Amino acid sequence: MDVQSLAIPEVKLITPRRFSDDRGFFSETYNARAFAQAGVDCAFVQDNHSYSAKTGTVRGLHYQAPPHAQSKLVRVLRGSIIDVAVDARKSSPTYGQWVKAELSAENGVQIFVPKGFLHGFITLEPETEVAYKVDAFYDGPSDGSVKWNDPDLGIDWGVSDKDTSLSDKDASAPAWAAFKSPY
Ligand SMILES: Cc1cn([C@H]2C[C@H](O)[C@@H](COP(=O)(O)OP(=O)(O)O[C@H]3O[C@H](C)C(=O)[C@H](O)[C@H]3O)O2)c(=O)[nH]c1=O
Repeated sequence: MDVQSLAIPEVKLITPRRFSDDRGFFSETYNARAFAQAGVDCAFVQDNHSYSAKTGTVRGLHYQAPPHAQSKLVRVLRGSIIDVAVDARKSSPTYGQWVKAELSAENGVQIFVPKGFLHGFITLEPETEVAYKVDAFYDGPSDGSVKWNDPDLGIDWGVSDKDTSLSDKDASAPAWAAFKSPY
Protein backbone atom coordinates (compact mmCIF):
# COMPACT_ATOMS: atom_id res chain seq x y z
CA MET A 1 0.00 0.00 0.00
CA ASP A 2 1.43 3.37 -1.00
CA VAL A 3 0.82 6.36 1.31
CA GLN A 4 1.72 9.96 0.50
CA SER A 5 1.09 13.14 2.46
CA LEU A 6 0.02 16.12 0.38
CA ALA A 7 1.35 19.66 0.83
CA ILE A 8 -1.01 19.91 3.83
CA PRO A 9 0.37 16.75 5.45
CA GLU A 10 -2.76 15.73 7.35
CA VAL A 11 -4.39 15.08 3.96
CA LYS A 12 -3.10 11.78 2.63
CA LEU A 13 -3.29 9.75 -0.56
CA ILE A 14 -3.49 6.01 -0.05
CA THR A 15 -3.20 3.54 -2.92
CA PRO A 16 -3.94 -0.02 -1.82
CA ARG A 17 -2.14 -2.82 -3.61
CA ARG A 18 -3.93 -4.49 -6.54
CA PHE A 19 -3.32 -8.19 -7.11
CA SER A 20 -3.74 -8.55 -10.87
CA ASP A 21 -4.14 -11.72 -12.85
CA ASP A 22 -5.75 -12.73 -16.10
CA ARG A 23 -9.23 -12.37 -14.48
CA GLY A 24 -8.65 -8.76 -13.44
CA PHE A 25 -7.56 -7.66 -9.95
CA PHE A 26 -8.26 -7.97 -6.22
CA SER A 27 -7.58 -5.20 -3.72
CA GLU A 28 -8.23 -4.67 -0.04
CA THR A 29 -9.70 -1.17 -0.41
CA TYR A 30 -9.90 -0.71 3.36
CA ASN A 31 -8.14 -2.52 6.20
CA ALA A 32 -8.36 -0.89 9.65
CA ARG A 33 -4.96 -2.17 10.77
CA ALA A 34 -3.07 -1.25 7.58
CA PHE A 35 -4.76 2.15 7.32
CA ALA A 36 -4.08 2.92 11.01
CA GLN A 37 -0.40 2.14 10.39
CA ALA A 38 -0.61 4.60 7.47
CA GLY A 39 -2.01 7.31 9.77
CA VAL A 40 -5.71 6.86 8.94
CA ASP A 41 -6.96 5.68 12.31
CA CYS A 42 -10.69 6.43 12.33
CA ALA A 43 -13.72 4.54 13.53
CA PHE A 44 -15.75 4.92 10.32
CA VAL A 45 -19.48 4.63 10.92
CA GLN A 46 -21.07 5.33 7.54
CA ASP A 47 -20.43 4.51 3.88
CA ASN A 48 -21.61 6.93 1.20
CA HIS A 49 -22.00 6.43 -2.54
CA SER A 50 -22.74 9.17 -5.06
CA TYR A 51 -23.40 8.83 -8.79
CA SER A 52 -22.94 11.85 -11.02
CA ALA A 53 -24.32 11.58 -14.56
CA LYS A 54 -22.35 14.38 -16.18
CA THR A 55 -18.76 15.48 -16.55
CA GLY A 56 -18.34 18.74 -14.65
CA THR A 57 -20.64 17.77 -11.77
CA VAL A 58 -19.52 19.63 -8.65
CA ARG A 59 -20.29 18.37 -5.14
CA GLY A 60 -18.96 20.68 -2.46
CA LEU A 61 -17.28 22.43 -0.80
CA HIS A 62 -18.98 20.82 2.19
CA TYR A 63 -18.41 20.30 5.91
CA GLN A 64 -20.28 19.25 9.03
CA ALA A 65 -19.79 21.46 12.10
CA PRO A 66 -18.64 19.92 15.37
CA PRO A 67 -19.71 17.78 17.20
CA HIS A 68 -20.68 16.16 13.87
CA ALA A 69 -17.42 16.93 12.02
CA GLN A 70 -16.42 14.15 9.65
CA SER A 71 -13.16 12.69 8.46
CA LYS A 72 -13.59 11.15 5.00
CA LEU A 73 -11.87 8.37 3.08
CA VAL A 74 -12.82 8.85 -0.57
CA ARG A 75 -12.35 6.62 -3.61
CA VAL A 76 -13.76 6.37 -7.14
CA LEU A 77 -15.55 3.23 -8.27
CA ARG A 78 -16.21 4.38 -11.87
CA GLY A 79 -14.92 7.40 -13.80
CA SER A 80 -12.67 10.06 -12.32
CA ILE A 81 -12.70 13.25 -10.23
CA ILE A 82 -10.53 16.08 -9.05
CA ASP A 83 -10.92 15.93 -5.28
CA VAL A 84 -10.16 19.01 -3.17
CA ALA A 85 -9.65 19.58 0.55
CA VAL A 86 -9.48 23.09 2.05
CA ASP A 87 -7.96 23.65 5.49
CA ALA A 88 -10.67 25.32 7.62
CA ARG A 89 -8.91 24.93 10.99
CA LYS A 90 -8.64 28.49 12.33
CA SER A 91 -5.40 27.82 14.23
CA SER A 92 -3.72 26.05 11.31
CA PRO A 93 -0.74 27.67 9.57
CA THR A 94 -2.31 26.43 6.32
CA TYR A 95 -5.78 27.87 7.07
CA GLY A 96 -7.47 28.70 3.75
CA GLN A 97 -5.00 26.67 1.74
CA TRP A 98 -6.09 23.73 -0.39
CA VAL A 99 -4.76 20.50 -1.84
CA LYS A 100 -6.15 18.39 -4.66
CA ALA A 101 -5.72 14.99 -6.23
CA GLU A 102 -7.06 13.12 -9.24
CA LEU A 103 -8.87 9.98 -8.11
CA SER A 104 -10.10 7.43 -10.63
CA ALA A 105 -11.38 3.89 -10.87
CA GLU A 106 -8.25 3.25 -12.91
CA ASN A 107 -5.64 4.65 -10.50
CA GLY A 108 -7.30 3.31 -7.35
CA VAL A 109 -6.02 6.29 -5.36
CA GLN A 110 -7.95 7.20 -2.19
CA ILE A 111 -7.81 10.53 -0.35
CA PHE A 112 -8.11 10.91 3.41
CA VAL A 113 -9.63 14.25 4.40
CA PRO A 114 -9.54 14.82 8.18
CA LYS A 115 -12.08 16.71 10.29
CA GLY A 116 -11.58 20.45 9.96
CA PHE A 117 -11.43 20.51 6.18
CA LEU A 118 -13.93 21.54 3.52
CA HIS A 119 -14.33 18.79 0.94
CA GLY A 120 -15.53 18.72 -2.64
CA PHE A 121 -14.92 17.23 -6.06
CA ILE A 122 -15.64 17.78 -9.72
CA THR A 123 -16.20 14.89 -12.10
CA LEU A 124 -13.95 14.45 -15.12
CA GLU A 125 -16.13 11.85 -16.87
CA PRO A 126 -19.85 11.08 -17.20
CA GLU A 127 -21.39 8.42 -14.95
CA THR A 128 -18.78 8.84 -12.23
CA GLU A 129 -19.38 6.95 -8.98
CA VAL A 130 -17.69 7.93 -5.71
CA ALA A 131 -17.72 5.89 -2.52
CA TYR A 132 -16.49 7.22 0.80
CA LYS A 133 -16.36 6.39 4.46
CA VAL A 134 -17.08 8.95 7.17
CA ASP A 135 -16.39 8.74 10.91
CA ALA A 136 -19.46 10.68 12.04
CA PHE A 137 -23.08 10.20 11.06
CA TYR A 138 -24.80 12.62 8.71
CA ASP A 139 -26.38 15.52 10.55
CA GLY A 140 -28.29 17.79 8.18
CA PRO A 141 -28.54 20.80 10.53
CA SER A 142 -24.75 20.89 10.91
CA ASP A 143 -24.13 20.52 7.17
CA GLY A 144 -22.54 23.61 5.62
CA SER A 145 -20.95 24.70 2.35
CA VAL A 146 -18.63 27.29 0.79
CA LYS A 147 -18.59 28.38 -2.85
CA TRP A 148 -16.54 25.83 -4.80
CA ASN A 149 -14.96 28.39 -7.16
CA ASP A 150 -14.56 31.20 -4.65
CA PRO A 151 -11.94 33.67 -5.95
CA ASP A 152 -10.37 34.15 -2.50
CA LEU A 153 -9.73 30.42 -2.20
CA GLY A 154 -8.48 30.37 -5.80
CA ILE A 155 -8.72 26.59 -6.14
CA ASP A 156 -7.25 25.37 -9.42
CA TRP A 157 -9.81 22.69 -10.29
CA GLY A 158 -8.00 22.18 -13.59
CA VAL A 159 -11.27 22.48 -15.50
CA SER A 160 -13.37 25.35 -16.77
CA ASP A 161 -16.24 26.39 -14.49
CA LYS A 162 -18.52 26.53 -17.52
CA ASP A 163 -20.94 23.66 -18.11
CA THR A 164 -20.88 22.56 -14.49
CA SER A 165 -23.78 20.83 -12.75
CA LEU A 166 -24.41 21.85 -9.15
CA SER A 167 -27.13 21.40 -6.58
CA ASP A 168 -29.11 24.53 -5.70
CA LYS A 169 -27.35 24.45 -2.33
CA ASP A 170 -23.92 24.52 -3.94
CA ALA A 171 -24.91 27.10 -6.56
CA SER A 172 -25.87 29.48 -3.74
CA ALA A 173 -23.10 28.54 -1.31
CA PRO A 174 -21.62 31.44 0.69
CA ALA A 175 -18.27 32.98 -0.17
CA TRP A 176 -15.12 32.09 1.72
CA ALA A 177 -15.00 35.67 3.06
CA ALA A 178 -18.40 35.12 4.70
CA PHE A 179 -17.46 31.70 6.08
CA LYS A 180 -17.11 31.48 9.86
CA SER A 181 -15.19 28.29 10.45
CA PRO A 182 -16.54 26.16 13.29
CA TYR A 183 -13.18 24.34 13.62
C1 LIG B 1 -24.17 13.72 2.63
C2 LIG B 1 -25.49 13.07 2.93
C3 LIG B 1 -26.65 13.46 2.30
N1 LIG B 1 -27.82 12.85 2.60
C4 LIG B 1 -29.03 13.28 1.88
C5 LIG B 1 -29.33 14.76 2.04
C6 LIG B 1 -29.89 15.17 0.71
O1 LIG B 1 -31.30 15.00 0.72
C7 LIG B 1 -29.30 14.18 -0.28
C8 LIG B 1 -28.21 14.76 -1.14
O2 LIG B 1 -27.26 15.35 -0.27
P1 LIG B 1 -26.19 16.37 -0.83
O3 LIG B 1 -26.79 17.19 -1.92
O4 LIG B 1 -25.59 17.06 0.36
O5 LIG B 1 -25.14 15.36 -1.49
P2 LIG B 1 -23.68 15.80 -2.00
O6 LIG B 1 -23.76 17.10 -2.72
O7 LIG B 1 -23.12 14.62 -2.68
O8 LIG B 1 -22.91 16.06 -0.64
C9 LIG B 1 -21.72 15.40 -0.32
O9 LIG B 1 -20.73 15.97 -1.13
C10 LIG B 1 -19.45 16.22 -0.64
C11 LIG B 1 -18.48 15.64 -1.63
C12 LIG B 1 -19.14 15.78 0.71
O10 LIG B 1 -17.97 15.72 1.10
C13 LIG B 1 -20.21 15.41 1.65
O11 LIG B 1 -20.05 14.06 2.03
C14 LIG B 1 -21.56 15.58 1.17
O12 LIG B 1 -21.95 16.89 1.56
O13 LIG B 1 -28.78 13.10 0.49
C15 LIG B 1 -27.92 11.83 3.53
O14 LIG B 1 -29.01 11.29 3.79
N2 LIG B 1 -26.78 11.43 4.17
C16 LIG B 1 -25.56 12.02 3.91
O15 LIG B 1 -24.54 11.59 4.52
